[in-house]
Amino acid sequence: MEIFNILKEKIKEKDVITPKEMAIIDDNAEYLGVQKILLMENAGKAVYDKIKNIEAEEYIFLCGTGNNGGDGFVAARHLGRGIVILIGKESEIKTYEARENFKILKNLAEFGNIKIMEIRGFDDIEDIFESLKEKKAVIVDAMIGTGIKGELREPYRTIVNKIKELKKINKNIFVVSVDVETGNLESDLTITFHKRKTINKGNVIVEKIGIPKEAEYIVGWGDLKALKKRDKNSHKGQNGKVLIIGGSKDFFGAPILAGLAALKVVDLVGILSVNCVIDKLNHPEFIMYKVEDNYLSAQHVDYALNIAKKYDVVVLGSGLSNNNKTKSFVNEFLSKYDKKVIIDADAIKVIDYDNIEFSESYIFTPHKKEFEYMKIDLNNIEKVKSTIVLKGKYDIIFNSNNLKINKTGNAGMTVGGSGDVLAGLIGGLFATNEPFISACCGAFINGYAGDLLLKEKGYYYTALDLIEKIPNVLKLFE
Ligand SMILES: NC(=O)C1=CN([C@@H]2O[C@H](COP(=O)(O)OP(=O)(O)OC[C@H]3O[C@@H](n4cnc5c(N)ncnc54)[C@H](O)[C@@H]3O)[C@@H](O)[C@H]2O)[C@@H](O)CC1
Ligand SMILES: [K+]
Repeated sequence: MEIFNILKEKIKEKDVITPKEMAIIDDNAEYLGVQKILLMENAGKAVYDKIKNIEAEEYIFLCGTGNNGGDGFVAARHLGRGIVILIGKESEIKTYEARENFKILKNLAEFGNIKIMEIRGFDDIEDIFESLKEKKAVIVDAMIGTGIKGELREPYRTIVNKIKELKKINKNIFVVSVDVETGNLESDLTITFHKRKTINKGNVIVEKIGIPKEAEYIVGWGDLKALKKRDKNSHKGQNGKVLIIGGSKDFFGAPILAGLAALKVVDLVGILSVNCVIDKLNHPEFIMYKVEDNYLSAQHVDYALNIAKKYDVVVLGSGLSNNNKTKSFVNEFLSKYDKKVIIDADAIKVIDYDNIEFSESYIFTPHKKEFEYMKIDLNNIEKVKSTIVLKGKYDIIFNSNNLKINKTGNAGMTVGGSGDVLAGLIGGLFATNEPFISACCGAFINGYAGDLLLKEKGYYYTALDLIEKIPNVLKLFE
């Protein structure tokens, strides 16, 4: 924790975050035990606290089927009056929290102060908009929040345009957006939660809703959910290609473990290694590339570069050995290769750190001892664009702009090969994702696999067991 605390001082906290970052924080607050329904209550109450002071003849809550809509339901309940318009059907409400809050509204609606409508399109509310032309009204935009994906679809697009038209005709319409403005709606006020979002514009206030600061730092299932999803129509190779470069006369199992781990998340894995490794390999899943030597060395760099260009990511280091030959291989390879690389194990030890640039395309996976080789000056962290996974009881994942801590894993993970599994797994994720999230998720999944095994087998599990558990973890948080 000491390094984590130092880094916390050095790495600037973000004041404004992307919707995607916020969605991760929300989910990780839940991972820490803060229930979403509680956050929704606080969010809806924060909206109510602002609208209750706006005098109006009518309050309209336009609610989507996600949690943004849920915030709208809560705000309407606190206000105790108004028309709640669900864009869609009750059965289409996506989450438990929003559904529960909708049910409460239905119970209240029987008393007559709150009116509920489920609509298909703008036609269903045309007469309401007609009547609003003459009224002093508040429109609460709880249509879409941080869950927005792509261009705004119908009927949202039409509804947003109609609100804009209405505002032009009637200056007594006050639009309050919940969390973010839906589409290109120009709201009079946006009440955003926890932190300002990059897509917020206009008059924005930030309200705290009980998300602890720690949710910004912990790696949790929020990170996993934010990984790129496999496209169901994708072709072979589109879900990533990883090349493992490692192995030597001394260690032949390491690159295989890395390769097997990567194979759980990508389409293709190649292994480039020396003859004593490749000749022993009996894995039909791998594409193999052999050099006739005991160790990789500078003379193999051109061959490696030629192969690496067919892949998305190189995982460099597993079982490589630490000697002058591998040193020349690693340094020359890195000086000539500018795509994504996971740098692990012996590769970390042999790098000439006086001549390396910590570029964004590298992810280093050192344990404490290997980290010392890297000679990183924590006071000069802004130069470190590479992502570093400092493995330990708690893994610390950081680069110049980001910092997180992962707490999954247990003492059983000291078993030989678990580091190779992690490097391969991160390599696999990195093929189709950004470096920081790949590193965070790799550490989380690997540790979580270990935690599942601890329950099943105690500490008596192996690196191969870890690999077999990777799909279970991924499936759990799909
Ligand atoms: N996740 C949490 O822990 C919390 C979330 N909160 C609220 O929940 C929001 C995020 O909720 P969700 O993740 O459920 O997502 P949203 O409610 O923001 O949006 C998801 C809905 O919008 C639809 N949608 C997405 N993109 C669309 C497009 N381009 N055109 C048309 N429809 C589109 C989806 O089909 C889905 O029904 C936040 O902005 C915030 O308001 C709050 O309740 C506080 C707690
Ligand atoms: K909104």
